[in-house]
Amino acid sequence: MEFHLNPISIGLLLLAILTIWIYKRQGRAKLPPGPWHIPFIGNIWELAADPDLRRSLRRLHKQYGDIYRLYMGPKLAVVISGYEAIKEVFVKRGGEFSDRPDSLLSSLIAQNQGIVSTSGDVWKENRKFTLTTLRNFGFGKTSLEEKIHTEISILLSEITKQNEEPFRIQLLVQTSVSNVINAMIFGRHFKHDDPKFGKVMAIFDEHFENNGPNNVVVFFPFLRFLPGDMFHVKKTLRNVKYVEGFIGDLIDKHMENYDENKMEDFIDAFLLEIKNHQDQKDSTFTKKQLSKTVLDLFSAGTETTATTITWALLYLAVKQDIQARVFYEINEVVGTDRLPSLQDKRKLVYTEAFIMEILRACNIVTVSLPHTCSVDLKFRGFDISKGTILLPDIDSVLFDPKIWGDPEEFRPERFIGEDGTLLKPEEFIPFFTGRRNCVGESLARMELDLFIPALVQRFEFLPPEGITLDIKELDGVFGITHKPKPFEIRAKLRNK
Ligand code: HEM
Repeated sequence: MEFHLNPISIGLLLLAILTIWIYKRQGRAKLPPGPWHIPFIGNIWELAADPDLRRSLRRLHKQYGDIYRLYMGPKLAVVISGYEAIKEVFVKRGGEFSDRPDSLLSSLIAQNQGIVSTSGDVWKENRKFTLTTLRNFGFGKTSLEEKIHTEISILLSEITKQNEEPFRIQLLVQTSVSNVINAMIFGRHFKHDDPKFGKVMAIFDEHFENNGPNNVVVFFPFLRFLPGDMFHVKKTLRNVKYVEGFIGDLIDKHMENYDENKMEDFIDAFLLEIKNHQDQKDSTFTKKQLSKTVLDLFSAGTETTATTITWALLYLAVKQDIQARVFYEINEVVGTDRLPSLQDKRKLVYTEAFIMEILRACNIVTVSLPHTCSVDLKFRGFDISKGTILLPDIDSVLFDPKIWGDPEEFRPERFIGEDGTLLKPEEFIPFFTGRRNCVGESLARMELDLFIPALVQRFEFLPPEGITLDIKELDGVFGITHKPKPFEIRAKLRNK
């Protein structure tokens, strides 16, 4: 048989050599256990085949234990499950496991800028600056309460306009929640009917839905060159361009009106930092970094908390007994003449327990954002080579029967101790843990503690007449966040 050296045979030969090299390399390394995989295809079907990501994770965890490997296309990923393993890797050895892996979307969208997708000094410097600056503008402080109350009042009147008819509450909540972080970054509020802002909100929705850990294009970047846009990459890039244009206009306006003696928001503070570092050749404080950081805060600060509140309203509409108990407590502690405040939080034990149970049961970040290590490491006797993708399985902690007893049950009481006070189990990690934990946790908690009681105080949430809302049926959009499918509810004014 003649063997011609054409591009196809050269390609096949290289593929064979690479396969043998990979297997030999793996033969020497002690990898965690995991399912059988096809070279270059990997175990892609293990996470992508089932629309319910949790089911796949639970099956694999049961079969392979707390640490197992999966090949995401040609890339090796190690899933870390269970509280003890997560604590060991991301808290005790957080210094070694806090980088972000390279991925198609992070290189196309973030371009090694911002907070969410960066590693090393760029990430450290930017995260520290962001946390300090946002704290100065009210993060986690009661001074922010007033701004949140303003947004809540607008949301309450927008809901009242629905005249107790069935409506989709998601967009209204998203706009109001977004306006809280907008006040801190842009120093301004956007109207509910602002078309440009509405488009940004729709883009966030689409982006968070399309780009979760089970989007196969992340592992097979060449797929984006296929005709059409099956994997939404072109759409994602168009969307990012639109949002960056929106942010860019706002940054330009800040630059036009810049006054060093009047630091009013995050953009002003970042512009000052750019000025202070202008003589430093390799400074990470650049206009591009500002734009990407704002994109991270604006998108993460909108979508996550809005999704959590949307889940809460769905559960309240379905579980009327729980809603009645939450309302009873709010009525007892706050009454109806003023909005619930952070001062009330201590006394609103059942309401707080309800919010914690929403964060646990709805677990909007099923698998935390991927981490990696920048050098070869060993963990529990396994070799974790530089660049391996580490996937923290938050679901395995928030649904661990050894911790919660009956994790499948929606039961706010699990967070209330025998003495009637709120319990704060260390395994409660919806915002993750360690050095890379959520930057916005204190803001998100303030928003949940103020928005949810205010909504229940004013309205009784009900399913549309003649319709049964089924949580199991509505559960199941797994992207970057875990969302309910679109649904309608009615909001009935309590005191007319
Ligand atoms: C209920 C609401 C929220 C939940 C459940 C949540 C959850 C999370 C989780 C699980 C991570 C990944 C941590 C990791 O990489 O290991 C994260 C990261 C992050 N979150 Fe949140 N988040 C919420 C709200 C917010 C808000 C309001 C902001 C806005 C400031 C925000 C900004 C960020 C940022 C910037 C990161 C990246 C941190 C880093 O890479 O260093 N999040 N969040």
